[in-house]
Amino acid sequence: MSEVVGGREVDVVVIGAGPVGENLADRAHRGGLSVVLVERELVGGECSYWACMPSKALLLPGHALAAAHRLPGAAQAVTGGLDAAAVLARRTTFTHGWDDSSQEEWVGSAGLELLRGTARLAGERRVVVDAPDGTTTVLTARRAVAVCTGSVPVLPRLEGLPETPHWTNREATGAQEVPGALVVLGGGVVAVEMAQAWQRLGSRVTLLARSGLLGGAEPFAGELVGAALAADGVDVRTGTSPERVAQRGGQVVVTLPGGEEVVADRLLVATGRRAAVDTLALETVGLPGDGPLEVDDSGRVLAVPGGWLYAAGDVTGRAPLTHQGKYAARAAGDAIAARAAGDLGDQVPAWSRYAASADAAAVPQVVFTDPEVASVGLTGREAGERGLDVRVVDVELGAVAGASLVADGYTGRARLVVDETRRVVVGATFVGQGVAELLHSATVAVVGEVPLERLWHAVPSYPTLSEVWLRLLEEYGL
Ligand SMILES: Cc1cc2nc3c(=O)[nH]c(=O)nc-3n(C[C@H](O)[C@H](O)[C@H](O)COP(=O)(O)OP(=O)(O)OC[C@H]3O[C@@H](n4cnc5c(N)ncnc54)[C@H](O)[C@@H]3O)c2cc1C
Ligand SMILES: NC(=O)c1ccc[n+]([C@@H]2O[C@H](COP(=O)([O-])OP(=O)(O)OC[C@H]3O[C@@H](n4cnc5c(N)ncnc54)[C@H](O)[C@@H]3O)[C@@H](O)[C@H]2O)c1
Repeated sequence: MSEVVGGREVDVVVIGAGPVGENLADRAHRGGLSVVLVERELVGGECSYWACMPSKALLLPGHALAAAHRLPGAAQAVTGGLDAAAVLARRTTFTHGWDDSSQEEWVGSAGLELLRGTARLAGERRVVVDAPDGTTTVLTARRAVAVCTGSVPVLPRLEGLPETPHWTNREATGAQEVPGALVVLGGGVVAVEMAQAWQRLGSRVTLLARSGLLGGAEPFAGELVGAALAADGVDVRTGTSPERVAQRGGQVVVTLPGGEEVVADRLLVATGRRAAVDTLALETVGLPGDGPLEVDDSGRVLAVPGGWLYAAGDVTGRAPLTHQGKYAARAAGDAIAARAAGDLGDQVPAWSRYAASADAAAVPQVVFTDPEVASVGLTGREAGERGLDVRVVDVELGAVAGASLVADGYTGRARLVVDETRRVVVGATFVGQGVAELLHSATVAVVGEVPLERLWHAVPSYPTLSEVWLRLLEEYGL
């Protein structure tokens, strides 16, 4: 590649206008810096158009219907099934019809300059942007370049897959009609959420997971979600890896070990994601081309000298969730501005506004299946692996008065992971209907390192689901 010289100067160049890039750019600008934000597709990123928002829009009507069926009195009033066309239409309103003009307006109103095109690095502080109209812009960043390019799906090595039409998260969240039959490959978050969404919308779904479901979570989470999927009618096959896939007469044929064939209209491949770095020309700044970009807690890319290259969000591989990426973006944007003003040195104090310290201790996540899985911090196994003196406390959620009011036959479980040496909560998992909104209480307890004896005085209201906190602390022995 020929050497790129010169270029228009700006304080900060942010590559990628997903939720993370937008937040980082905004914070740096609020700190007094001029910012150019570069985007090659839609401003708002994967989350707004093909991930968080449309997937939840597809799931929640089914959950509302199931919740009504669990509530005698309301159940009798519900006589029909989901209106799939209405669900898909509402999903499309959440993606603004895959039109980013409202987000573009926000970028302008926030005082940021938007440059449409594909950005690549061209040596220290230099970014080249190739626009769709064939023009090229060269930018030189006085203070920092921040890479916020997100992630792309990983496709497994599977015979026949490259030649067989398949969905990734984009088609799974953007489809305009309900497939008659759908095979989902994978057992992670995308797989379980999309399997349930499409089954409840009328598809016959088969889920093929090579091990269990939701591998990173407490084991009971995957077990309860698997049971719920099966109760919905999903054919859940764990411990199964297909031998090959093929297209036959407009359908997809998945061949399992032993020769059994699963035939479907669509195949969704949901086998994980990797850092989106392919077009970034990372080698021009001395980095390997395959990512992820490893950063310190202020977002500085560790392997690049001079401290000018930052990264945040999925591309760093730290905590691939919108809220956690935005948190890292706030820290990095503030750190860039503070360093430009001479107010911050190389080291960032842990738990200061310039450090994404929670990434290592308290990442909250909700899996929006029915039942929901809401977790934060360490699982029991992870706490043990870190050498903590662990005690795990479990409670059945159905025994909590608030839960029994929400649904007849409420099924769910809660777990606290306690560090016995410090007598603080280092992890929590709730599985059940409506537990997502419980999660922030646990996040506050973990981040605040609230001693159990003090947590005892946080009295949950009666009769709410939050009373599970009281049951957990009683079970612990308080
Ligand atoms: C199906 C699904 C559901 C999900 N649901 C949730 C959820 O409910 N909650 C949650 O917290 N997380 C969820 N996630 C994860 C979430 O979508 C990501 O963590 C989040 O989008 C990461 O934000 P980001 O800004 O880092 O990356 P992205 O959102 O991927 O944005 C990156 C942007 O960079 C642009 N870009 C890339 N390369 C270049 C380049 N060279 N030049 C210019 N622009 C470039 C891309 O076009 C994109 O717009 C979900 C993910 C999936 C797949
Ligand atoms: N509600 C949410 O917060 C939410 C929703 C969806 C996605 N996300 C995030 O998006 C990211 C991507 O999700 P995902 O579900 O694609 O990834 P994941 O890492 O959660 O799950 C990947 C799954 O694919 C399986 N797998 C991997 N390679 C395979 C192979 N070769 N053959 C068969 N199976 C294979 C794994 O065993 C695992 O079950 C995750 O980090 C997730 O946290 C979050």
